[in-house]
Amino acid sequence: MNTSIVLPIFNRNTTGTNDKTEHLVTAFEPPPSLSNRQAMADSSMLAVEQLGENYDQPFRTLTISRTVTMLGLAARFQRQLFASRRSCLRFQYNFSASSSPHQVIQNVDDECTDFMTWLRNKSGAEISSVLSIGKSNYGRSLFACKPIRAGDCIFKVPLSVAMAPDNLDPSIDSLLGKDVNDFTKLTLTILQHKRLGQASEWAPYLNFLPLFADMHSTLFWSDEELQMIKESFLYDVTLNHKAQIEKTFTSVKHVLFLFPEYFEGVSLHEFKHAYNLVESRSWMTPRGPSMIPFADFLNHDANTEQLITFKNTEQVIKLTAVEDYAPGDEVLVTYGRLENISLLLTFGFVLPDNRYDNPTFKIYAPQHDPLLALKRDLFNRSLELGSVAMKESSWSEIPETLRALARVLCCTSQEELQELAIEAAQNEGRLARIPLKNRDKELEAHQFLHSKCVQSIDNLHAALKPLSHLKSGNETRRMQIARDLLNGELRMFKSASAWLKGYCEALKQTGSVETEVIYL
Ligand SMILES: C[S@@+](CC[C@H](N)C(=O)[O-])C[C@H]1O[C@@H](n2cnc3c(N)ncnc32)[C@H](O)[C@@H]1O
Repeated sequence: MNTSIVLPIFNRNTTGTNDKTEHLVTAFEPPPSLSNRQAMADSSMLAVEQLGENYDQPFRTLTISRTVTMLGLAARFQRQLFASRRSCLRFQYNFSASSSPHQVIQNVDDECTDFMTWLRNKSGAEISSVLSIGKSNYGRSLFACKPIRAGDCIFKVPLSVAMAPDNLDPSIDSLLGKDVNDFTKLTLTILQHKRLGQASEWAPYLNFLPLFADMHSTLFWSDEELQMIKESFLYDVTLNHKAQIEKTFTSVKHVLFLFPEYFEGVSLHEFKHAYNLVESRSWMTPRGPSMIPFADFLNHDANTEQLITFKNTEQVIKLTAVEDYAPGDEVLVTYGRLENISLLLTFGFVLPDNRYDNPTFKIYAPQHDPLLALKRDLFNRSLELGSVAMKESSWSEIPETLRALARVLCCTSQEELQELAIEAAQNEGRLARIPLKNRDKELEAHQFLHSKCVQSIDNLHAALKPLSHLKSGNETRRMQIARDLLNGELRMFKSASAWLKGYCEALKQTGSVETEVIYL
C-alpha cells in the first residue's frame, strides 16, 4: 500500500515536552489508516483527574487543572446525522498556468500570484490545474476553477515543500532537550523564519498565514471573554492548555536567549500564536507535524469524506476528489469527527449543529467522603481493564465510563463497593458493562446522572441569558461563538436528560428490563 491518509495533528495532545502525557499520545498514535483515524476520533473525549494526579486516557489527553477537582469526568453521547453542506463561492484567483473556457478569474490578487509562483518554483511542478485560492466566510479557501469529477486528482504537493520540525536551524535543534517535542520545534521554526522576514525562504507562505486578530481559538480569549463559556468544559480545557503552552515556552526560553537574531524579544503571546498556527494548520506526515502550503487553505466540512492522503512512492500529499465539483464550488475536507470543544480550542470556530458534539459532565466527588480512596481505586482499575473493550464496543446513549463513575460515587459503604467489584469481575473487570443486578442502585446511579444533567441545563440557561439579548451591533464574533457553543451543549444535555429520565421511569415501572433493550 503506497497511499495512506495524512492525519491532521489536531485532537492530539500537542503541548510541551515528551513527558508522560506525550508518551501516551505517541504510544497510542495509530498508523495512518482510515480505520484508526476513525477510532481515534471515536474515543476522543474522556478526562479524569483525581487528587492532583493525571489519569490520562489513551488517545485523548484532556486534563482538568483545578486543584479542587477530586474526580472529574468528561463523557459523550452519540448524536444524529445532519444534512450535508456545501458552500459555493465565486473564486477570486486562478493560479493555474493553463487557460480554460471554464476559468472565471475575479479580483486577481497579487499576493496569490506571488505565493503560487513561489510554490511552483519550490516544488518544481504545478500543484493543481483545477483549483483556485479564494476568500470564503472562513478566511482563505480552495475553489474549483474547472469541472472536477469524482476520482480526479485535485492537487499534489511534494512533501519536500512542507515546513516541518526538521527545518529548524540544526544549531538550535541540537540545544533543545530530548523532551522537546516536534510541535514545539515546528513552532520555533515558524518564529525563526518570521524573524528573517523577506530573507526567509518561506516568506511568501508566512505572509499568507492568518493574523492574530483573525484567530479565535479560546487560547486567545481574554479573561472576560472566557467568562462567557465558564459553564463549558472548554473553559477548564482552555486554562489547562494555556498553562501547558506557557510551561513549554519557559522550558525553551534559555535556548531562545542564545539566538537573539531569531528570537530576541519573542513574547509568550507570539509563541502562543505560532503554536496555534501549528495546531490548526499542521498535518501528520512522515516528517512529523507539517505545514503544507496550499493544502492548509482547505476548510473543514464535517459531512464530507474528502481526505488528504500521502503517496509514499511519489512523496507527495495528494487530494483526490470523492465527488464532483462545478467551477466555483468550495472544496472542503474533513478535519475529523471533532466535537465543538476541539474545534474551538484548536481552530477557533464551532459548528452550530455539530453531530459529533457531546455533553461533558463535570462531576466532583465530595472531598470528605471516607470511601474516596477505595472508590478511586475501583474506578481506576476498571478504567484500565475496560479501556480496550470500550474502544471496541459501540457507544450506547450513556457511555460506559460515565455509568461506572456514577455507580462508584453512589456507593455508601465498603460492602456496596465490594458488590460492585464482584459484579465487575464477572464482566471483564468492567464496572458498567451491563445494568446492575441491584435495581435500586442502578436507579440511584442514573438519577444521580440525571440530576447532573438538570443542573447543567440550569447553569447553561443562566450563562446564555446575557448572550441572548445583545443587539446585533454590540455582538462580537466571540459572543456569537460562545452562544453557539453553549446552545449546542444545552441541546446535548436536554437530549441526555430526556434519555436518562426515560430510563429511570422504565426501571421504576418494570423493575427489570433486558440489558440490551436498556442499553442500546
Ligand atoms: C487549515 S486552516 C484553513 C484555511 C484558512 N481558512 C485560512 O484562511 O488560511 C483552518 C482555519 O480555517 C478556518 N475554518 C476552516 N473551516 C472552517 C469552518 N467550517 N467554519 C469556520 N472556520 C473554518 C478556521 O479559522 C481554522 O482555524
